[in-house]
Amino acid sequence: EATTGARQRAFKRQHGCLPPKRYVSRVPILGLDTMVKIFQAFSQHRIMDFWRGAMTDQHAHLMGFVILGNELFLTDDPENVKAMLATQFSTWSIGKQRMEQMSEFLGNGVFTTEGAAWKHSRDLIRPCFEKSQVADFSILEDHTSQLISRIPSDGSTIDLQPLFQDLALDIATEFLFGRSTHCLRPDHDEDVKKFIASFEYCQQPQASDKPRRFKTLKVILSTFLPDRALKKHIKVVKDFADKIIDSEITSRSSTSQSSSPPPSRYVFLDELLSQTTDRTVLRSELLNILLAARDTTASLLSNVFFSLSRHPATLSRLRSEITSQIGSAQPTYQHLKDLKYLSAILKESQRLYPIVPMNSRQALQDTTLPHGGGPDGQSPVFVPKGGLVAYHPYCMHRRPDIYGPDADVFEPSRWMDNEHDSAPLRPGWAYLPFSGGPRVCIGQQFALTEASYVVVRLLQTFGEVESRDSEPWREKITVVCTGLGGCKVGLKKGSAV
Ligand code: HEM
Repeated sequence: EATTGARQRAFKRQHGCLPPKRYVSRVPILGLDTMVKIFQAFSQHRIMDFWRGAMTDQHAHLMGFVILGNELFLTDDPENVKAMLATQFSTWSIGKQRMEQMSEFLGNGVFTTEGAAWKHSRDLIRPCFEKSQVADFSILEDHTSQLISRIPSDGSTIDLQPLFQDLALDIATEFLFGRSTHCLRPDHDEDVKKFIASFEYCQQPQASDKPRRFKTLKVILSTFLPDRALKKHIKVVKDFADKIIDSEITSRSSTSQSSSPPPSRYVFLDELLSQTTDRTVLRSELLNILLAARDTTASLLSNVFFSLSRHPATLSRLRSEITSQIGSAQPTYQHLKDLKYLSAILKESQRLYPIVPMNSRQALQDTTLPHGGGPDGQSPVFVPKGGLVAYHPYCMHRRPDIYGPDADVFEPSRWMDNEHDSAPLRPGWAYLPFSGGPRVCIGQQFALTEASYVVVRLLQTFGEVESRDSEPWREKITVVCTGLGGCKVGLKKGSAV
């Protein structure tokens, strides 16, 4: 019988694979110096540019990194990403590490499973995202007006980022569970506060934006040492979700006894309850979606206002679009669809600041990626079973050969027909804010509708949006990526619209 090595050599020959370019470590095989550089870049909030620099330095769109004897791959080649996410979907796992780490606090749900279990979850939640549900604007209106009441209108400085997080949580919980956390209300529950703190902790225990001594060392240690506080926080998260579920089960049974008509609005939890009353299943699906829904949409809004406050011409063109198409009316679904420039702004924000800037997949069997092998990078590359491939929307979205020499510049008009020098942008797999293939973000429409609605309402209310922060945008990576400095602005009431 052939040895693993002989089998792999034959496989490589058969598929015409050539070796990829490799990151050069001063300590080959172990790659300890590379590890330190990675941890340093991470704790200094510049890991994205570290990866990007590593690839551009070698003119590579796929690279091998050898760390502790294992080879990891890094790619910003759209064809490779398409292979993993779509054309060879069943060959790639979301990775043992993600499933283990995330399911510890989220349980098994759509985000943390694969294969048949994932398909079951995905089928279960799909109806929730149908267009008719997304277009229920009363929820958006209620919570957005609550948000507006929390923003000072005299131009004093406010960081919108935490408010957007509260908003996204309030909207997501109402949409998914039929009741809101109402954390934008000044008198909201202590339980809600505790839940939020614990939910945040569980997502990335080592993340902190406070300057700390020995930060790199602490990040390294926290990767290897057990975290006792984590257990406590997981319990807070689970108890909070169970409480909502239990009270929904109780109110459901009392509703059916009193034979009142079922609520007309689709509530995710109600729908789930008609299929299972297993608390663990209910809680897991609930938390999986909550994780996917909250910080993502909040980061998008925060990044959009960050950019709008620094690009007065963009802001003013957006205001004109809103004035001419909606005026001061409450936006409808059709209105939002017609706001082409707003849509270009949301796209451009996600191009430069993708909320999931890097992700990874793990090979379930010996396989290949189409590009990255050989000196010109045009040959396939061999990836052994268990091989980990990180793919980087952040780097793809800033490739000058795809987006032009101004790839680093915020320029929404590049997404408008007939406005940019080159042909209209159709980047395909080179633009991936919501991922692609069977696991494409199921909440994409929901997120874009919510974000558009909030932008319009805020600009209809506030005539002035001024940046109060001169720092450049820097990454803060938890499960998602958001701006480290938040979104500090001064807003003034008045109809500039
Ligand atoms: C701007 C906002 C959002 C962005 C950028 C975003 C991005 C993404 C990305 C990149 C993935 C793929 C992750 C992977 O495969 O590893 C994903 C998956 C997912 N998203 Fe979103 N998302 C956003 C908002 C939402 C919202 C609002 C919801 C729900 C209300 C949602 C629900 C989900 C779910 C359930 C998955 C898992 C899908 C699956 O694995 O089958 N997302 N999202």
